[in-house]
Order: sequence, then structure tokens, then C-alpha cells
Amino acid sequence: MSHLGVGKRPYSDEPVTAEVSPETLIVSATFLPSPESQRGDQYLDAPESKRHKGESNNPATPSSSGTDIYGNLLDVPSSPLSSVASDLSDWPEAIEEQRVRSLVAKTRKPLASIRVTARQAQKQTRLPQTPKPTKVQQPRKVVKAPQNPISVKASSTPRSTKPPRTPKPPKAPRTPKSAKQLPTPISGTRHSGRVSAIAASSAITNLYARYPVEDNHASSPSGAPVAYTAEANFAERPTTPPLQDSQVLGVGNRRASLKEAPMRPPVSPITPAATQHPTVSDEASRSRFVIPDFNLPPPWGPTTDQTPNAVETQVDSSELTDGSSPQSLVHSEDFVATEKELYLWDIAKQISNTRPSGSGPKSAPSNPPQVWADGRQALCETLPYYRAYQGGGYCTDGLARAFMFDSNSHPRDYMGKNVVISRAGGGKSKDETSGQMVVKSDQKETSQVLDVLNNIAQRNPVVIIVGENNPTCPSQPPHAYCVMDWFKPTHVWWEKTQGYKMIRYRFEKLRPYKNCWWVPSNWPEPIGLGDLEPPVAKPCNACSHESLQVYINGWMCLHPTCLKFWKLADGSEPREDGLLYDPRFLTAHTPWPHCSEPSPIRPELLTVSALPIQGQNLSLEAWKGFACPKCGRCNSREAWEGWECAANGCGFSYGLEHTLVPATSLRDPYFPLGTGYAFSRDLIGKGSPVKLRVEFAHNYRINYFDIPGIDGFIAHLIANKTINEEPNGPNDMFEDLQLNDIKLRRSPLPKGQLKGPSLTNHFVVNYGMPYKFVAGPQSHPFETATRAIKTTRSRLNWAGRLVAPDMPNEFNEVLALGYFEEQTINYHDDGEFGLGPTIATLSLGCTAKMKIRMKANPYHGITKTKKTEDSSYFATTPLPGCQKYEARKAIHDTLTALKITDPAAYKARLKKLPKELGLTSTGHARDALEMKLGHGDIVIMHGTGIQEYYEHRVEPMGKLRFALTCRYIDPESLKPADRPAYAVLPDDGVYDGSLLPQAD
Ligand SMILES: O=C(O)CCC(=O)C(=O)O
Repeated sequence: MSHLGVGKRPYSDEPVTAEVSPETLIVSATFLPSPESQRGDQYLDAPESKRHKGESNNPATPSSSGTDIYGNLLDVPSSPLSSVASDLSDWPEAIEEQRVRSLVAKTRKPLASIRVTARQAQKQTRLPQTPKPTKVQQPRKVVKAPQNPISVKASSTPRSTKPPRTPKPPKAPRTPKSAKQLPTPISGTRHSGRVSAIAASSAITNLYARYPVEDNHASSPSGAPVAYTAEANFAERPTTPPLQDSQVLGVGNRRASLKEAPMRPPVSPITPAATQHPTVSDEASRSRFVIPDFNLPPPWGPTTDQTPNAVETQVDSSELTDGSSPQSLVHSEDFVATEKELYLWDIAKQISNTRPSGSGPKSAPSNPPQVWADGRQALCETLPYYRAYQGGGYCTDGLARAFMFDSNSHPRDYMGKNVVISRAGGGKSKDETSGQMVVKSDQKETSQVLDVLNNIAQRNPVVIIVGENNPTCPSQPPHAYCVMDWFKPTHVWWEKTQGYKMIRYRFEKLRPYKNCWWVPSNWPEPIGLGDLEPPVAKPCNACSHESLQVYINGWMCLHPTCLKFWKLADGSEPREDGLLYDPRFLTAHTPWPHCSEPSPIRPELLTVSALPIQGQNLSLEAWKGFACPKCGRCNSREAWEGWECAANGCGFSYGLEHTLVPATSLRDPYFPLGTGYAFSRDLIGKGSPVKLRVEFAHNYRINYFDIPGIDGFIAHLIANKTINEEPNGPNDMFEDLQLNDIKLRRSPLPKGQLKGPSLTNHFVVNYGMPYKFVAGPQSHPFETATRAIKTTRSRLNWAGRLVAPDMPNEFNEVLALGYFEEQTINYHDDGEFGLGPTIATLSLGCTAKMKIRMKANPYHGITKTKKTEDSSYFATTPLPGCQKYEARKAIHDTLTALKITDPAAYKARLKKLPKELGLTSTGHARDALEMKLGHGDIVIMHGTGIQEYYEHRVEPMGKLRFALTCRYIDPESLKPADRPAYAVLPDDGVYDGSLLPQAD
């Protein structure tokens, strides 16, 4: 026999320098490295397996040349960051990037300079210029906004009202064949392998997304492009050379070296992030939309058929794909849209159409999730990155680890293949009538927001988990909680909803081309990540802070204290139900210096050293859950013996070898036990009414704790060496319990607030009379019990009679509890009907703290109710140590009399008393007593009053402990169905502690 699997497997930086302004909010991941490091970035985004040969990962190697897997000669300096490049062999579509890199390689020039050259070249070749006075460089659809902008569609505008097409300027030399239509914004072209206009477009925009357009104000003296993301600092552009990639922690000009690393990035209104934006030219800033010129030839120069040329495209811009028109969604009297704007609107609408309608069943996901859970406890016990039992976000030590998005979402939340947008957590309160969580005030910049900003600054990704009730998930998650993937937090910004300010987050999948189980197989992807030009960034003319354009409806200042905050160009606030994400913002690719996952989303199974190391299988992580390698289910560890997957039909289980913890290893070097009476370490709390009596008998030091007002006592029998070493005594029992399977399991708890099943913290099993109370465990007959269980009953019967000779019944039940490292039993009482009045526990293994405190109702003097107004005075005899003891004592007799003479007046008085006496219901009573239970010690609680007014908690202080508690359970108190099918015979044990040699 081996218990716990003995010999077999029983189952097959530094503080902040940047200020965080309370009224502003941040910007996103602005990683704007020097051209060299940008190459590194692009490099790192590509599959490791496809990186060119000859590249060195040695940070000291400034550059290397070689060929890519296609044989293209590369001469790209490797970034120092390339050493953190991850294996993206699961990234099948890196071909596009590879092509771009090979083109770059052919030029043998840094990309930034290539682009500049290309722009200059284009300026020179764009001849002749369209005559200035016409002011119209592109054909524009003029759509007069009707009185009711929603009722009239753009299609109502007769074609004849189109302004005459401006004559096309002659093509620049080597301009590619023009596309006859604007590319259909469906990203299928990436998959088809056909080189289409959109594919070419994506090549350009991918580059734009990865390499910021240089402009005068965005260049450091060294010439390296610098991104401005902290809007508040837009005016104070940096004059110092940019830091090395590895030093960049902050954003904008508040970047700091590691030495002065801001743990909190600067707070600024919007997050133009690493999604680099082109210069806002004078002309562009005058227009309603800032549309970067993405007709520029690609940086490597025009190629035969790959450059999009929107100017020459023909598109029926009067209607978007769903029949609506942009002006129906823009508060504008004279909306004028270019074809490109319409193109963007069209994509925006298509993206919007991919969102679940909210009516009817959702599609199934394309694949099963890799990790999932049926309940919150299993999820939180299994995933090291998500231990949040309440709320959606899990943050520790100032950093965000994971977010879970379930039913509590905002209508503008978005979940796509690569991007997730959500409202920041918190800031909602319960509506008394509907019981729903509603927005009632401006959101606050909570610590969670700051933690997300820390993640952005430190390039720490987060995991996103989706709940089955999430309305924005494109498919129906198949389980209560499903892990999506690692995401980069990219932007944090302010918006407004229902008149209140709120904070929003944008996340981007860390590895964009990894399989996304959550999109249905037929899910249309209107545009790929990074396939459009970067989002528009504009400074506000009122506050001068720069904000990105988040919605296609128009640019708005997102600085929360600005007068123009959340206002469109015409000064009106947008209609919330008409807001559509600007696809340039939504699908922007945010470069990071790495795309490697800090740990697998499906945690690996716990393994321990093959060496017989005591306690390695009893650690905190050893009783956490496991994600089944067969089916992905997160399971709490339920059995003492090992882990079992509870998914239907899965059947996977495993366990760890147990190395016996010998009783000799329990010796405490500071409190060694001898054959004399042991040293006591019990403490009575400050101000506690508890009184101590001490006796010494049969090798036990016996501390009796009396509680005034309570009929009964607590006795702590502290064992010495003689007791622990006696044959079949505590030492032998401790080893016996490790060597035999006593069927310990964590017990199911009654349905609480957590979704899914919940289990007790500790492992438990019952022998003898069934224990059918809260978290009632399995019960077994004594005859099947190991010797330690049987002898416990006999030992505790002897001890019970010793301290409470009036004990009416001998014990007929043993409840065994097993504790691994950091398992505890929280405050509870043992006062269930039919139990007691004497309860005795033998403690085996590591020392534990046992804490005793007065229960909430007798302590506060107020009944516990859901609503404060329903509560009233708790009219039992006040006990010393309770709140307002003297005042309560003074009114007690009159109150008792009133109950008999005038019950109605008594009831009314009870309602008034809490206020009258100044009672509060917050907080808990202090611990009245703390006992240190050593190996072999016995605690006996005698008298029903103790259980009625006091509660206890036990915190073991080591890696392995058993508590064997004996009670008398009146069989008549059990429902017939709960009575045992076996006989519970009288104790045949003959333990007599008085037979031991006397203490020295
Ligand atoms: O672990 C212990 O010593 C306490 C056990 C206990 O409180 C109980 O069984 O009710």
C-alpha cells in the first residue's frame, strides 16, 4: 500500500520618473526605435525558422548578412533584440513579410532612408502637378446631408451631380498598371496567393505600420524616427538622441533609461502608440479626415502590378456594402467623402457586420480552445496568469497578467481575430431595481489602468480569456471560460458613454498569424492586421494634445479635461449607436521588439525531481489545478492522491511520487520537545475577555481558556516527546496516514457566487457516523479505516473524558482533514444541529495557528441582512468583548421585558437600536485567542455556547498536516436517507494516557 503515491504513481527595476497626471490618460506602446532596431523589429515579427541564415543572435553582433529561405540576399543588421525572437514556425503567412524583407535587402539601404528616397522621387516624378486653383486632387463624392441624416442615403445622390472628374495627371514613369477598382477589402488575397492590389497595398501599409514615416518633427537629431505617443508632451519634442531599444521603457519624450525607468508610463490623453502615423500636413489638417497619402509608390519603387492607385479607381461610392452611407452616421451638414474615405467606411461597415448581432445563436468556433474551464475556481487554480476570483482583470505587483471578458461588456467592446477592445474594469455600480451593473459616474483611473500602462511600457503581454456569455465574441465559446491567447496591450484612452467618461483598452494578438479558435470557420475578415495605413493622429486645436482617430465618424479630442473632449468637428458629441471603428485604428499593427509568449497558455503538468525530496509534492503548486493535456480542461486538484480530468469521457489522470515526511523531520529547532511539559506558545488577544487556567497531567500541559458569559471552555492539550513517541502514538499515526490512502478529497461546496463547482480548500474524509453538513464529505465505516483513524477515536475519547468528565456521549465519528502547503480552513463553527457538545481534534504534522474570534452578529449587535435598511438589533445577551458592550448590557433587561409585554414595540425598538447605540456592521471582531497547535497536540471545545458565539480558523504553517476531529453525531438528527448503511459500533479502543511514564 502506498499513500500519496509512495514508490508508485497511483494514477496512470527602478521607480517612476514620469508623472502620472490624474486627469489625463495614457498612450500606448510607443516603441520607436532607430532604423536599425526597426529592422530588428520586423525581423523579430518573422518566424525564427524563416530568418535568414547567417544571422547572429549575439547582441554584440551589429550586423550580419546572409540569405533568406528564398535565397534572397539580405544585408540587414540584426537587432540586439533579435535574441528574444521567438519560434514562429506556426506562422504560415509570413511570406508577405519575407517578400518585403527581400525587397528591402535588394536595396541594401535602411528602410527609413528608402522611404524618404521614394517620397522624394515621387515628388519629382509626379508631373505635371494638378493645377492648384482646382483644389481637387481626387474625385470626391459630394453628399449633401439631409435634414434627417439617417433617412437619406448617399445612393439618393444622382450620379449626374458628381463633380466632373479631374483630369488624371499623367502617370509617373514606371507607375504600375492601375487597378480598375478599389481593392475589395477582404483579406482573402493573402491566402489566395494571387498578387492583387490589396496584397500590394498591404505590403505598403505593413511597412508603414512597422516603420514610421519620417517627418521633421518626428526625427531625433540622430535622424532616428521618434514616435510621439504621450499627447501631453506633444509640444515638448525630444531633442536628445533616442535611447537604445533595450532601454526604452516609457513613451514619447518621457522615455527613460532603465536607471530612471518609469514603472508608470506618463499619462496622456490618447495613445497614438506604436501605430506610427504620417505627418499631418497643412492640407490634411484642413480637411475633415486626415488621410495619409497612401498612393505613394512603395518604398522600394514601383513594381509591375502591385501598387494600388486609388486615384484611378472607379468605385460606386454612393453606397456602402450594407446600403448605408457615411453621412448617415456623421453629424455633418456637408459631408464630403473621397473615394478613399468611402473605402474606409466600407471596411468599417464590413468589420461592424462581422460583429455578433445579438439575436439568434452564434456560430461555432473554428477550433476547440486549447485551454478552458467549466468554473471559476478550476480556472483560477489552474492558470498561473489568472487568479482573479472576482472581477475581470487580474493584476499583481503593478502589472496586468490577464483579462477575462464575459457578460459584463460595453456595447462598443470589440473582439476580432487579432484585436480586442474593451472598457477598463470597475467604475460600475449595482442598479437597485434591475440588479444590473450600470455606469453612474465618470470612471476613475484605477490601479488596473496604471498596471496596463506598465505592461505597455515594459512590453508585457496579457492573456485574454472569454466567457461563454460574452456578447462580442464572434463565435459561441464552447465552455464557461475559454482562454484566447496572449495579447499586447497597445492603447489606453478616454471616451464617453451615456454622458460619463470611461477608459478603454485595445489589445492586439501577440502572434497575429496563430490560429484563432474563436472565429468561426466562415468568418469574413474584411481587412488584415496592418493592411491599412496607420491611424490618423491629430493635435487638438483647443488643448493641443494629440489624439488618434478611433472612430471613422470623425476625429475627436480624447483628452478628458479638454473642452473639445469627445466632440466631432462640428462641436457635437457623436451618436453612440452610430460609432464605427476606424479600420486604420482597429487593424493597426503595433510593433513590439518581441512576440514571444512568456509562458504557454496551457500550463505544463507539474513535475518533481526524481530525487526523493521531502515535501516537493506537497507544495502550493502541487494542489493547484492542471490543464488536461488531452482535452484542455482546467481541473482543480480534487483527490489527495493526484489529478483527474473531469471532462466527459477524457479520463486523464496523473500523480506525483511522495517521499515520506518522517515524524522526526517535524522537530522545531527553536522549540524542541523533551520529556517534561512542553513550552506553551498560546496568546490571548489584546482586550480579549478570554481567561486562562493551566493544568499539567499525563505529560500534557493543558491550557484551559474560559470565555466569560459562555458555558464551556476550550482546552489545548500540548503534547511532549513521551506522548509523540509512544507506540502507535502521534509519530506513528503521522507516517501511517502518509502510507495509506484514507480517501481524502476536496469536498464540493454548496453553490455560491462563483460560476461552476467549488471545492473546499483542504482535503477531507469522514469515518463512522456520516457528517452531513456543509461540504459533507464521503463517509466510510471505521472497519475500513487505517489504524491511525481508529486509534484517534480511542485517544480522543480518553482526552475528552479527562478535560470534560461530564461529556455525555463517546465520539462516534472521525473527520480527517489533510492540508498541503498554504491550505487553510477559514472561520467556521462546529455548531450544527445534532453535534456535540464536545469536539476534539488531534493535530499531526506541521504546527498550525488556530484562531478564535466572536462571530459577526453577536459582536456587532446587528443582524446580517442583504440590505442595511432591513437589519435590526441582534438581541442576545451581550458578551464581554462585543461592540458597545456596556451600553448593550444596560438596555438588555428592559428589552427582554419589552419582548414579553409588547412584542410590536419590541420589534420597532430593535429596528431603531443600531442607530441609537451607534453600532456599525463593518469589519470583524479581533481574534480573542491564538493557539499554536504542535504535532500531537489536542484541542477540545466543550459546550454549545462556544460554537454559537465564537468561530475558529486554522492555518497550518508547513507543508503537511492532518487534523483528526472527533464528534458525537446524534443519529436521530440525520435524515433517514443520510443515515449510514453500515453499523457504527462503540469504540473498542483501550487508550489510556495515564499509563505513560510521568513527565520529568
Ligand atoms: O485543522 C484543524 O485543526 C481544525 C479542524 C476543524 O476546524 C474542523 O474539523 O472543523
